[in-house]
Amino acid sequence: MESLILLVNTIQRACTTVGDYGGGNNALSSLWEALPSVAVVGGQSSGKSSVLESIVGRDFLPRGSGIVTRRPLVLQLHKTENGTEDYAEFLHLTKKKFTNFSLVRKEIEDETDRITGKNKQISPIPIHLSIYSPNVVNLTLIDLPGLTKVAVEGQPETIVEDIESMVRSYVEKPNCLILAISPANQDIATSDAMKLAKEVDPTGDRTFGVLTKLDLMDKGTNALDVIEGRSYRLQYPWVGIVNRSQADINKNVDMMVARRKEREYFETSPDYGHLATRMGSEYLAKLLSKLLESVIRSRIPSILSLINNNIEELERELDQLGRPVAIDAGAQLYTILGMCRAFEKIFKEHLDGGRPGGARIYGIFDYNLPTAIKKLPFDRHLSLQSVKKIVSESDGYQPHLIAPELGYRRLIEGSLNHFRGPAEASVNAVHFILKELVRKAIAETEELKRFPSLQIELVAAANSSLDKFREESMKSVLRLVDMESSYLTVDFFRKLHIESQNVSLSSPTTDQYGEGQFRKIASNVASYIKMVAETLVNTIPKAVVHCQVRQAKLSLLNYFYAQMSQSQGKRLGQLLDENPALMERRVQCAKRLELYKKARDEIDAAVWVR
Ligand SMILES: Nc1nc2c(ncn2[C@@H]2O[C@H](COP(=O)(O)OP(=O)(O)OP(=O)(O)O)[C@@H](O)[C@H]2O)c(=O)[nH]1
Repeated sequence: MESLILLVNTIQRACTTVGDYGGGNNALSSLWEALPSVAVVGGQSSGKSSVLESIVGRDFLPRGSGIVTRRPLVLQLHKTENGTEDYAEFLHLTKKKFTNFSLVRKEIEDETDRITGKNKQISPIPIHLSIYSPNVVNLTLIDLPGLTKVAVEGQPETIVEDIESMVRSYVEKPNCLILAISPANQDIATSDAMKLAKEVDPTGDRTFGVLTKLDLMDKGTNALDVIEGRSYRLQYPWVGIVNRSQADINKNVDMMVARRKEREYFETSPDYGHLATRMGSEYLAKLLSKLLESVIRSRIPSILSLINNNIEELERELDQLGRPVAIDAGAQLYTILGMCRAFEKIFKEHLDGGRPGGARIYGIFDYNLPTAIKKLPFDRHLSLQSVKKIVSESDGYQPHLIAPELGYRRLIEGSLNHFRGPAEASVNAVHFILKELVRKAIAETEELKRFPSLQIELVAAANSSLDKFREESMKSVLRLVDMESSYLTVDFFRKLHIESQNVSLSSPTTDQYGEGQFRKIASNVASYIKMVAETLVNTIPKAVVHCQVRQAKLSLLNYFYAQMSQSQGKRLGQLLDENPALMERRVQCAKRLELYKKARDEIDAAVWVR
């Protein structure tokens, strides 16, 4: 019977330890919010602290003017064997047992200030206090700051609204039972606690109404209309309470005495005598304990499914976040090389067709190069006027006797120079595509996402290799063009010579130096250039692929690997410096995953035992 509340206590403490105290202030889902709890809500001087101390049977809460409770206090009560001594423990001081409860009060004040600072701010980070006593029941209550307080000197103006939103962040949760404390000597309609409860729990399914200060009601009046549910219907019965008056507190009336006085009050009351067995703080505690137990039991299945879903989610995220970076240089080098290989694999897939990219290089050879060559201004270079000019300049004072050999050479060489442009353009176009594929492959390498420095280094190393490959490729393609000038294809001219002889035999009147001859020369050179173009349009791609594409596939990172093998731990560590936010995220995920797994095991064990 008692294990489920203790179980939730354990999980709640674990949640706070990993920074999960609900409120959705964390990008990670909250287990805390799924755990049933009892939030104690009350307005100024409603008697909230007195109710809690009556339930515990100890004087332990800070008192004073203004807003005293500034952090949620998770009060976990553990019933111990009769005759055992009461003691208290704080989650933030696990090694320390408190038997002097005035020191408990002091520690609550000090721990409150430790987080909120002396400027009396509030904080959603709860204080966990466990009290072990034979005079309590197993029950967990969350004491929240009082509503509608007046800020005192030094407290920010917004503190009243801040408190309301903090309290609301607890009571609006469907798993939260609301212990609404209202003083009987005020009109229930003005109760801050009931106003808020009505807003977040309009049907009153999870609101537990408590009326304090019954003894302070005007003589001749009573609170039976409220307590018997006539003026404010709730699913659970109202409970009336008579706490210690301020005079009793000042006289340090013992809590056990106060409880006895409270019992006598109800037993002898003409108004409430018939309800005596269902009135008072002890009855309230037992009722809340049973209620909390049954709510927890009913929520176990949904809590377990939430935990299992979150475990799956967190394991998935941790997979993506990857393992923490190793410390030793060997493991770091291994990690770096693994990521480099992953990057190279993706880069090659872009080239070989697994991913888009290689087709664009083919497009340079199949379309851009031939088109650029076709657009070369050979017509202008081989115009009649240009041919005449070049041939006559080449002949000098002695006109050529048979064929203008020198003129031909100059016309051809002049034309061949035009091929340099498209050749260079092909090399640069492929270089641009390869650099783009490097960027794409880096971005697509999942493992690299964690390491911005390594990404930068890899891009720099790859681009520097591509620059070297481009230089080599540029030399090769320009050599191809220059080779065409260095040695003209003799067969072409032999064939031309034979053809021209046949023509002159058939038409002996051809004028050696007339326009017709120059046109013929222009056409011969154009045919030769066409032949060279057909050669280059095939050989340039071969040189470009050999020097740039193939090298990129085979040795893009060779220089980087050589550098890495010489690097020391410090350098390797720098490359693996993860994005700090991402490292923190991994730590948070790992802590949260451990919490959920522990919680799952605890719940399984508790449910199994039952
Ligand atoms: N006579 C009598 N006095 C009570 C009762 N409950 C609380 N008081 C007194 O009312 C005053 C406020 O009680 P607290 O328990 O401090 O109420 P609180 O809501 O915690 O008030 P804050 O200090 O504003 O948080 C104290 O002087 C108590 O002694 C009660 O049932 N009967």
